[in-house]
Amino acid sequence: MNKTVVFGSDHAGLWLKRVLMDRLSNDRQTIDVGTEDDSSCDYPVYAGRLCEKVLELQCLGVLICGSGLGMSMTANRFRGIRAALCCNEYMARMARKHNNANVLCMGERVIGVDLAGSILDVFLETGFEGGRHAKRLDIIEEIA
Ligand SMILES: O=C(CO)[C@H](O)[C@H](O)[C@H](O)COP(=O)(O)O
Repeated sequence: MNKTVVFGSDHAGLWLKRVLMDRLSNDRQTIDVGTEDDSSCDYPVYAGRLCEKVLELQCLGVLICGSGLGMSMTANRFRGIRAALCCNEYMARMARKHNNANVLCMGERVIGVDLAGSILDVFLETGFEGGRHAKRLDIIEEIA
């Protein structure tokens, strides 16, 4: 998989997105699909841009809004995107190991910056286990 990480946020996730992108900048190539400033904006616009980029590059993405909910709802409308809203490291590990998630969603108004960093690290370091989990993902694809 491409090692680039794509980031997107609305105004409510802008600060955390910037912190996490800075933190990752030595290790990975990053791409920011917006938003660029803290004026009020609509999260589906940025979720859509990010999903298109993740599908084009076949890489992982990170979406941040206030709660993470709107981003995950939007991202999961895109065929080929498996977006996971994670509030702790266990959820991030399982999202990759069992669900092969390719987009991590977090809420800046929900979790602290240190926890968000740890969640991101786990998400990027964990691989998909395959096996029985692959069959289950195929069933999801048939539904969507
Ligand atoms: O999509 C969301 C909620 O499900 C996000 O948390 C948004 O960032 C949030 O709704 C934005 O709220 P605001 O009052 O417009 O800042």
